[in-house]
Amino acid sequence: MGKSRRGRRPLAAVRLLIGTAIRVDPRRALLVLILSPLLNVVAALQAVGLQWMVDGTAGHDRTEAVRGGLLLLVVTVFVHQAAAVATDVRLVLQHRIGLEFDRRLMNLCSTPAHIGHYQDPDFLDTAEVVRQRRGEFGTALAALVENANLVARCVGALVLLACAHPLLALLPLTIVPLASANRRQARLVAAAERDGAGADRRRKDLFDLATAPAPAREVRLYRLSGELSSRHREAFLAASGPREAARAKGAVAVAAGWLFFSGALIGGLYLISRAVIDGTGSAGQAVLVLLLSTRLVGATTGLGWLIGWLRRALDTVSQYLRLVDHPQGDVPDGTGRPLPPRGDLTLHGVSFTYPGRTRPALGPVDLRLPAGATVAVVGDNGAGKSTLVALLAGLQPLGEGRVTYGGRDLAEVSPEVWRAHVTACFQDFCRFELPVREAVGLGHIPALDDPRAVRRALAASGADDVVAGLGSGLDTQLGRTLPDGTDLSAGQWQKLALARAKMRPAPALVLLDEPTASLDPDSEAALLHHYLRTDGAHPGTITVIVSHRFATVREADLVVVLADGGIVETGTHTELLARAGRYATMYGLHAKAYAPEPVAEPEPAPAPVAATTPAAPVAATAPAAPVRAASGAAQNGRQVPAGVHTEFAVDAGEVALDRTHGQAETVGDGPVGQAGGGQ
Ligand SMILES: Nc1ncnc2c1ncn2[C@@H]1O[C@H](COP(=O)(O)OP(=O)(O)OP(=O)(O)O)[C@@H](O)[C@H]1O
Repeated sequence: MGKSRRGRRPLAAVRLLIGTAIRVDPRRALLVLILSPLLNVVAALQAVGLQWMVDGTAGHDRTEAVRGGLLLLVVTVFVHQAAAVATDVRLVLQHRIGLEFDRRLMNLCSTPAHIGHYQDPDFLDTAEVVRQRRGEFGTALAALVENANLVARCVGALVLLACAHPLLALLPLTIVPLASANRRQARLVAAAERDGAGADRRRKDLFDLATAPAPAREVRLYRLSGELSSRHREAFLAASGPREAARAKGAVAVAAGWLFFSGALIGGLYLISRAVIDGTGSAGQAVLVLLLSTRLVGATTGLGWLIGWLRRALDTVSQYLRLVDHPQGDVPDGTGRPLPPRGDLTLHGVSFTYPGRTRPALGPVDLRLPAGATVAVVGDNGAGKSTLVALLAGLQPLGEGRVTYGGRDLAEVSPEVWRAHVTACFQDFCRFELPVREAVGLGHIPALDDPRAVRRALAASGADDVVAGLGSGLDTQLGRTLPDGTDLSAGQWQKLALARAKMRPAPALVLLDEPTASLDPDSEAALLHHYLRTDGAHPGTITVIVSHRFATVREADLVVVLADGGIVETGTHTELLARAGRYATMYGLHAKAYAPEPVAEPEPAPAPVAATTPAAPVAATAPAAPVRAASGAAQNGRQVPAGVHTEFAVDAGEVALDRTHGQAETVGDGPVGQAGGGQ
């Protein structure tokens, strides 16, 4: 990811940082970038003022002494005041830069046409580093300025020391080995941090698991607290061990750098002392050298930290540039002919392989979803259903093949343009912690503030009962983490997600991935009624439902059966049952699970002691009938006990018929179990 940038990355980071500062606040940026280093050059004049004062005093030259005193005073006051202003200005600028990078990061993650980058571990690791360090973008400018100040201080000292003694001009240069040792150490640490990003991500996930409300129940139930703690510690050590080792590895060179600089400093002081003793130098010069040397030592003491800070800041910006460089693939620009108002959606030899995988998760598949059809997609876990949904939504780039809508190749249409015609309720839908109206209205931003549109969507998805139970109706704030927030049940959240998917008017494609997973049977039935059957307003809309619940599936116009990423069967529910293939097997197993328990024949009622009319023969010859008549529902002439999902109680019988090729003439209570048993 972005390896070509590696060589010029620090420079690119500096350019980006300065460019961003100038873009967000040009006046402040120029003030900070120019004023601060300038002040550090000017500050060196304090030493000159002191030199004049000392020489004036020693030589009984009042004018020189006063001149020196005035210079010292003016420079000191100016430098202090201007430095305070520069710091205030810089703080404001830092905030603005931080905000700007936040905005760019949000865009970078949320605006790419596809979501493939979230499956790339390299992207995820880099994004994690950037997320963790995102507060450093603003202070990166401060790091840059402080390092520039250091250079300015050294340049000022170099000029003045050269005036005192030519050889002393070399003194500031003796910092160079120390600076480069510090730089190397910071580079080693940054590399170790990058290598440990995966472990850091794991540590953060484990921390979230132990502290977030959602996993709290399982954490307690399975007594995971200790396990999570020890894994958290392991992840910490895995990340911090190499970091510490890198720091230690760089420390030897840093110590050698210090030794060299200290030796040079002592040599410099010896030179000027000898000049004073020889009478070739003045006492004022000795004071000047002493003062500048002290400053250099002060600057050098913070050198490691300053360079480390700059290095890290630039590395953070470079990581951001790696994210920017992450390949997005070729995406059409969205210009060209508009999409037809309705049409078939057709997959031609489409396949998709996740990054790092060798086998395609889907395909190659050929499939035609007719305009206006309701299509159910079924298959075992991992069969490729959600992958198909993501491809249909244009969220993943196709590996191979093409998808056409109304004959138009979607490769010529930007994913954003296509997605404007798509609406969806995903398996892992969002729980937007917002007022209900917005949590639903987000499904179609132009209607966000239109309560009528929101109410229509709620009614159309059978979710109006959720709002009816909330104190402030549409204005109810959702979210358990907010002080005035109301939490919902999983099913209620799902209903709102379904309502959100109803906001967009006249979509070309509706994608529902496990839309009823959290719903009770009544709500599921209502959803089907509202969502599928009353969709007449948009006759061209294709609705794709991924579901493991066959009561949902059987309603579809077309059923697509996926297995191991391939389509193994397509047809209507009835056709597929008749084919007695994979679908019929799955359906039969499902029906068996929902089948009513065989009803035990009741014991003949003991004859009442006082009875004069014998009732026993009726009970003995037809024991079950009265029980079912009282508690069950009649369907197709068959009796189903109350509380049993009638669809499956009946259809298990259908399967029994299909699988035995009509041999079973009657499908009463017994064959339901037999149908499953025959699979
Ligand atoms: N982000 C990913 N990276 C790598 N492989 C993935 C990723 N997501 C899914 N897969 C793999 O792709 C295959 C299809 O997954 P998919 O989620 O489409 O299945 P599914 O039919 O929707 O399953 P389920 O019924 O469990 O939701 C699986 O083998 C899965 O392991």
